[in-house]
Amino acid sequence: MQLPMQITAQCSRSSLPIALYNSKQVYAIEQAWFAQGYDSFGLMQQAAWQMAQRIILLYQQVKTQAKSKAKHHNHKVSQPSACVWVGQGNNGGDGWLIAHYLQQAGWQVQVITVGIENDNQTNDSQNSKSAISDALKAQRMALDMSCPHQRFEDMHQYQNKNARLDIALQADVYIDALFGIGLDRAPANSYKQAIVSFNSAAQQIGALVVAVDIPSGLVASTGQVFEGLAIQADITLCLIARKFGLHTKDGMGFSGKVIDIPLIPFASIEPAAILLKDGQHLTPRCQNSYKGSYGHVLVVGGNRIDGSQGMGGAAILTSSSAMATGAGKITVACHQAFHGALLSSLPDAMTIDLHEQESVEHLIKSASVVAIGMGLGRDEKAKILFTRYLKAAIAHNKTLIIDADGLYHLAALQRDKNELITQLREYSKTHNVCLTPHSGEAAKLLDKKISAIENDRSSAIHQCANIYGGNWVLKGAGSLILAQGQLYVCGAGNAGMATAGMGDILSGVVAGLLAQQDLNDEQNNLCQAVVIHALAGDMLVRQSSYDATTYDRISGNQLLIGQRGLQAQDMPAAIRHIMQKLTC
Ligand SMILES: NC(=O)C1=CN([C@@H]2O[C@H](COP(=O)(O)OP(=O)(O)OC[C@H]3O[C@@H](n4cnc5c(N)ncnc54)[C@H](OP(=O)(O)O)[C@@H]3O)[C@@H](O)[C@H]2O)[C@H](O)CC1
Ligand SMILES: [K+]
Repeated sequence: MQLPMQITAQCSRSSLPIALYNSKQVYAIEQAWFAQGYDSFGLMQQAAWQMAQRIILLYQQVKTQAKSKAKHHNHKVSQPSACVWVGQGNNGGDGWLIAHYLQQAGWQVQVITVGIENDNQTNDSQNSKSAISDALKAQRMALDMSCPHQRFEDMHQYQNKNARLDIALQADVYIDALFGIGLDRAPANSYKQAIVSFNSAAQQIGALVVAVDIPSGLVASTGQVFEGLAIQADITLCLIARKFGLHTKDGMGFSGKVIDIPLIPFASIEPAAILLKDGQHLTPRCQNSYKGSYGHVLVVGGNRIDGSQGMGGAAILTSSSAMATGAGKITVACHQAFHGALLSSLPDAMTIDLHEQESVEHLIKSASVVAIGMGLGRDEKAKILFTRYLKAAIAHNKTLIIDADGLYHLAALQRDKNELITQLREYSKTHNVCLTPHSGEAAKLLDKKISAIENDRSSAIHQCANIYGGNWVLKGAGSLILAQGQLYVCGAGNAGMATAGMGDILSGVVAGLLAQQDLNDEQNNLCQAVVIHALAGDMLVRQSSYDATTYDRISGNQLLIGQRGLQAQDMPAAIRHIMQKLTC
């Protein structure tokens, strides 16, 4: 459903970082609260009451917008209606109470239960389980007020998966209270079918979909969705603390707009991660400065393996974005075959033959930042170059960015138990080393399957840092950044950026930013680089508060760029724009 502006505005980007928590931490926050003598059912009532009030308000906003769009107003005041789907846990308990409070507020409600026995059996079998006793209390409270309900398992739709929607499921608002933070595996049995039916029914009737705490099917601690199956929410009312899983991997695709319902104060629990949504302000340049004031980036990549077309584009993209970020000087050590192409697309760059090993080593000595690996190649010759240049960068105390084929060689060195990995790990304790894999590269670095990385990205990035040292970006939806031991999630970026060359652009932004020593530590770090890159991508598809008009490079005509067809080569102009906006 298209949400009205009032709703999107109240959820819009705030520049303050937001702390993110996993399920274990949220349970610990709850337990600490109960240990102070507060009642758990009391908390559930607070949660449900606040959510019911919020749902009433949100529905009014949606309705007001729909009315203002309609040509002929229908002045008939109808009772709003909600269809609340509840599971057997405490998330379901929240759902029962929301239904109860909405009913008390004059709404027409209907509860669909999933995985819950009929009333008598529920009482008998669930009385003994203390973990769900709040849910049972909530259910009783709603049933005592004759809240209409039916079992999903008894519905015609469940028995005949292809049957059309039962008209009884018509409602203005669909509320998802099937699973909360307790989901840790693929939804089983009737839950699976219930999620499918919920989504198709809500979409068919155009209901506003509100998820309680987290869309059911999404794992709060990882952002994982099993078999692509989760509630597709318009709005998620996030209880107590913001969940990590709402912002990485599948989280953003299923959660819609996230609204916090904080409920209880807490301070002493370290968050799992920090959500970054905006860049840090950049200090304007000093008038009396020259190119040497802003660093010298050496890009080592863009090789041509015998018999292939080569990978010159990677080095060109990295150097273009390093330049757009504001590095004072760029030299590209790439295969000679690409020097012409590089100079015609980036005349500001200097070039050197990648295979002139002594000359490249000499340049490493004078550069301020070395970015290595983009299109470097994976053959034996490339491995020799990588090892030699990495050693030189370490010997000359350089800030290092390692990406793409460089990561491939690191993985191979680790497999061979090469001493260079230990050296790198030690070096990264005192120098800035940034490594920027996507899931496939992380899988190689950890010698695991890609699915194992994807199922728990937070643990994968920590493992990478443990083995290789350094600061890391695990690229993907909601990119993770691990810098100085703190985990961050990038809250900007979009699916249009899932195209070839975007990683090369990111490496260039990191290199270009870290080279600028006039900026302070808050301004030129890995997090800032990832956010600038993401904001530039958002700006191009008009998804950010940094929107700008984009023009065709050749004709100068105004362009409307969307996610589909966004290219890495569009990024440098947008990066320049973001750099300028952050400096204002
Ligand atoms: N007073 C409070 O404690 C408050 C709780 N709040 C809400 O509670 C949920 C967390 O509740 P919890 O009961 O811990 O978890 P869930 O409701 O998410 O669901 C757990 C039940 O679901 C079963 N389960 C888990 N995964 C599956 C699956 N894939 N298929 C089928 N069934 C599954 C699980 O069964 P087990 O077999 O694992 O025991 C549980 O029965 C939180 O999200 C809030 O909404 C509020 O914060 C207010 C205060
Ligand atoms: K839910």
